[in-house]
Amino acid sequence: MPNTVFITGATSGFGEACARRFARDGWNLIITGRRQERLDMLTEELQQHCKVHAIALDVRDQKAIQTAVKELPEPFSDIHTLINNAGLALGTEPADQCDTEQWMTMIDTNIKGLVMMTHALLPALKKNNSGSIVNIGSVAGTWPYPGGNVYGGTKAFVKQFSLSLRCDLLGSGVRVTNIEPGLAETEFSVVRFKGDQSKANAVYEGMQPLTANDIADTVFWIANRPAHVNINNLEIMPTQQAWAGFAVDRKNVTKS
Ligand SMILES: NC(=O)C1=CN([C@@H]2O[C@H](COP(=O)(O)OP(=O)(O)OC[C@H]3O[C@@H](n4cnc5c(N)ncnc54)[C@H](OP(=O)(O)O)[C@@H]3O)[C@@H](O)[C@H]2O)C=CC1
Ligand SMILES: O=CCS(=O)(=O)O
Repeated sequence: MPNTVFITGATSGFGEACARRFARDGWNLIITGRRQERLDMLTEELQQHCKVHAIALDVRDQKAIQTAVKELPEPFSDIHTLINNAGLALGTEPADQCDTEQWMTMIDTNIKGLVMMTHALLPALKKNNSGSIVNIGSVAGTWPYPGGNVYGGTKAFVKQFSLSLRCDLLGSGVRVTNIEPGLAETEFSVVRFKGDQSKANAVYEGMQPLTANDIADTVFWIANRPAHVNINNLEIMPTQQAWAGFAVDRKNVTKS
């Protein structure tokens, strides 16, 4: 009997690539996202390889999460792996110039959506004493940068939530991993810069970023570790990405 994976944000980028990767190995897929037409296309493509259950789902809608989980048809109710992938960054303005509505959207999606999805699926994941949860964090959750403010804060939450979740699930056989990708070329930057493709392209100019498949292969590897192995945290960056060192203000004399 094939395992079943529940993927949030499967209509683009990492989530879409994960759906393809797990389908290749014959897993049953539960694919979710807000864009029904994308779910339809992916279902059409992958149902030749595996069973696919697509749900148009906004992770900010807590009632929709409950309904989606409650109404999972057989064999999709027996879930082995949850990939909490749905998420976004909006803008890179300094905090005092940010649109707080965008802050709320990031918090509602990256934090509240992830925790409510996790809570809804924990009973299913615990049933087999061998489930696994892979949370998609970010290097932004560890390493600060100008304009990272709330986005980085949401991913720092994902990291700490993942670690404490491990403590809660000790003895249940359910494993938890937080992965922290660096620059990866998906729709992420187009979303961040509100459709400005040239600004998005500039993020990856002159370097080789990670691809969605790099992350999907990593997630697949994590989900297929033996039951006695837990990958707690995994940071993965392009070889051409590193840290810039400390910024120092040498213009303004601080009055002590
Ligand atoms: N690309 C990168 O450089 C990095 C990305 N990440 C993280 O990886 C994850 C995936 O991003 P990535 O694949 O790059 O970006 P994409 O923008 O390509 O994909 C984001 C996915 O999230 C879904 N999503 C967004 N908001 C919601 C919502 N409210 N409800 C349900 N689904 C939602 C989108 O689906 P839809 O719009 O159809 O709802 C889409 O499928 C995110 O959590 C992101 O923060 C982490 C580190 C680096
Ligand atoms: O999470 C995405 C990577 S970055 O834009 O924060 O560096």
